[in-house]
Amino acid sequence: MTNKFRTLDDVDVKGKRVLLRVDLNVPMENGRVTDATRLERVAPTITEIADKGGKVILLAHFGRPKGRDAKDSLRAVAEALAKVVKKPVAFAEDCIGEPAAKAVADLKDGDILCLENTRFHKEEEKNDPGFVAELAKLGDIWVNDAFSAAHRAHASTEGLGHKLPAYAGRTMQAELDALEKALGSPTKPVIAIIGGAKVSTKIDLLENLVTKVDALVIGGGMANTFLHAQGVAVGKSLAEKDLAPTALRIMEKAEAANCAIILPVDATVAYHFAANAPSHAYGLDAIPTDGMILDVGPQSIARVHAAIDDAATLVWNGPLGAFEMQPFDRGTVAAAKHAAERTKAKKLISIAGGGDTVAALNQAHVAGDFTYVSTAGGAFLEWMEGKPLPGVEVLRSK
Ligand SMILES: Nc1ncnc2c1ncn2[C@@H]1O[C@H](COP(=O)(O)OP(=O)(O)OP(=O)(O)O)[C@@H](O)[C@H]1O
Ligand SMILES: O=C(O)[C@H](O)COP(=O)(O)O
Repeated sequence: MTNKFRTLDDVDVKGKRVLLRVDLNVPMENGRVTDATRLERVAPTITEIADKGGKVILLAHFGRPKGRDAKDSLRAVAEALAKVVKKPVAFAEDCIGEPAAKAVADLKDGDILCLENTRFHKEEEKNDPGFVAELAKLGDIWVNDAFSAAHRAHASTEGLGHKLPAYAGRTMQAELDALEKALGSPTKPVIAIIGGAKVSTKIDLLENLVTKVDALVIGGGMANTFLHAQGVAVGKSLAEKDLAPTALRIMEKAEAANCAIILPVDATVAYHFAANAPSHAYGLDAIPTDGMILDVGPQSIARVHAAIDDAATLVWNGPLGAFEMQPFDRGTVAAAKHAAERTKAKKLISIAGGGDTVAALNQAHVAGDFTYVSTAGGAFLEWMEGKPLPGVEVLRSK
């Protein structure tokens, strides 16, 4: 896929109001950013535009808010971003209307402003033309540096590309170039590790993914859904039980495509969703009805290691357990360290991506040992499937 689109090399941003779409959807705990990878990755684009005299107006979503809860505000993230870019970052209480217009009007060349969470307006995810028009009033050009949200055809990730002159940011360019290089024609056997909690938005991707990889290791809440589909009593574990038919269909498709599905064979179960909650490893036939599977068990870890040993290329999105809470990080950390060792031994090309997946690799202190770490999760998987990403397609030279 040629990445022919306009970049910052094709525009003089001096004096221009630059609507810069970035992904600031970062892991947070008690109002603090716990992994700043996504901020660090977009910092060069922000700094470049500011240093060239552009007025940087940041657009971003955060979480999946139902209303305007303070926990979903970008204010704390903007403060963290200021530390990363080592420049002041102003903040506007809304991304459209008077608060945004006034904050933009106050900007001088080289200033940086972060607008409030675009998803506080339901029109964002609807890619509502009126909302796009309101956003477009605030800028002269649109730069998309949010590869990790490029699979979303939303107002700020795609709609603006039809209203304003559109350019790719440096992170967008780097992600596409790196993924093309590593996975354009991957060395086989290729295995994927898919975990995490976003079962409903990711499970459909697996249907295609199983036709692209030789083995699919499934962990996290995703695995609980597949285990339930196979009749395993998963107790109070995170699972999308209504997606059991989808899971069974994916397993059938995998068999037809000669893709081995590697599910957990044991589990670490706790009774409370909390760090250091008492836990125990159980076989799948003995999961306590009032227990929650929070990590894969020791036998499953060994199977993941074996799958990694059989692979030449690994792609990974989604942790194998609730890694933020020890000891439920064991499966994820063990797999990450094993993949890192194989990569350092030049026996594996390892690509990982996703907001929490990157955080997990950093928690295991191995992110730097992987061949490439993408900021994207869902977008990375959809890119892998060869699906056109709306936020990328809109950048292609018209
Ligand atoms: N067994 C489990 N039970 C409950 N939560 C789990 C379990 N396994 C993983 N998780 C949770 O999954 C979350 C991460 O899933 P997610 O799919 O968002 O990954 P990601 O890397 O952030 O991908 P993306 O960038 O696409 O969001 C973590 O918060 C982790 O606690
Ligand atoms: O974390 C991500 O994968 C991106 O920020 C997209 O978030 P979403 O899955 O809530 O659209």
